[in-house]
Amino acid sequence: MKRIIWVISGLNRRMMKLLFALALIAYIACKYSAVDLSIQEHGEMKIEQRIDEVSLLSQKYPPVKFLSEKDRKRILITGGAGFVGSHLTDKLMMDGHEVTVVDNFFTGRKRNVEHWIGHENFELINHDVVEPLYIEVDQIYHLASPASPPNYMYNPIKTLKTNTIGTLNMLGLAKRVGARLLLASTSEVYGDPEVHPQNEEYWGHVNPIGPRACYDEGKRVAETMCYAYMKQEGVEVRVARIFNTFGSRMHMNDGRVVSNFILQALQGEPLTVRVPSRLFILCPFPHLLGNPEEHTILEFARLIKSLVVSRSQIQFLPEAQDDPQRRRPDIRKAKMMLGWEPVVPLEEGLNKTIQYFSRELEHQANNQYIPKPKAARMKKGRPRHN
Ligand SMILES: O=c1ccn([C@@H]2O[C@H](COP(=O)(O)OP(=O)(O)O[C@H]3OC[C@@H](O)[C@H](O)[C@H]3O)[C@@H](O)[C@H]2O)c(=O)[nH]1
Repeated sequence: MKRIIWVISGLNRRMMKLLFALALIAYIACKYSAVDLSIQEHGEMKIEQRIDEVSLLSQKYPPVKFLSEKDRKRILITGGAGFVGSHLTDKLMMDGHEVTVVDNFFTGRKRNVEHWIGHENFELINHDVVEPLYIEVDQIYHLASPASPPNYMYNPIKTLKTNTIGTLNMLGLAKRVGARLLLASTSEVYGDPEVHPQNEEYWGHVNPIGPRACYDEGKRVAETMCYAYMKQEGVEVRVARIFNTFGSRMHMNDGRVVSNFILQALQGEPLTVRVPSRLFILCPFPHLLGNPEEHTILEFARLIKSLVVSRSQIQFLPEAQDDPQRRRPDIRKAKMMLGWEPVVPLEEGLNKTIQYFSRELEHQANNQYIPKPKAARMKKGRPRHN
């Protein structure tokens, strides 16, 4: 009997152990399936949340016109995240086109086009035009290149490559897909002009080995390439020579005269005046584009100082090498053939730019964003021309 009791209690002990083990397994299984479930639920919630966010965001896009399939163009803007390029992006997006922005973000910034990110007509590609690009488009606006003297002189070889190889790549693309290409050229193709004002027929006066040559000659070759592709390959091209430009989305450290003066005036630093004359325009487009109103740099410094109501002093600096003495576009042809002329009065343009820079400084003070141009990669203390 004792033996039987022992066997039963032995069995019971084993059974107990077995039951305990099963209970433990069941508990763990339950727990994990609960965890799985909560991960799944959480995931679903996240997706829903994201859809909500996206639909919320989509209400925030600037209004876009509806274009029929026939009228809607697929447009590539190289340098589309830059100061001029991002305004062009806005215009073409709002007109209802499909816009692909290509930028290597050397001087361009994502934040200039961030209000379009996620829109079905918009695409942003981090790409350097020095490398070939294979996409299907109807039109190309080729703006990619650093444009301010300190930026393009920072890495002259890279500036040359961008304007020569980059332009060749874009013309090759235009030829392959049958797209029309507009080149954003510059008043700098005139160098230090001997003709004043400058018109489309003037060939310029450029020092081919001076510090500005990488940009001036780079753009001159780019123009030559455009017309060679037009004559030899039948590519439809347009060239716009843009004069000194300013406006919102210009980089605070751009280094051009207007951004320098506004920043200096806002920060109470001396306004650094270097040469006697020059003129300006706010956000332009085709042909010889600039404001035919001419002002000396000193007049400009005084005007900005008064608009900012700044106590900054004016400081005279020695002239920079090969700095063009005078520039003024003769816009008669642009007006006649394109109906184009500047529409934003100088003071209004300056006031808008001052407001933009004031906001940028506030952002900087709040540490929300520290604006600095992204430097090219350095190799032994020197910029690399990758
Ligand atoms: O702090 C400064 C900066 C510039 N300047 C002077 O202001 C004049 C304008 O110089 P910017 O640096 O603004 O630029 P530039 O006019 O030489 O070239 C610009 O205009 C034509 C565009 O197509 C080019 O992309 C752009 O480089 C120059 O004479 C320059 O010496 C100053 O007096 N003080």
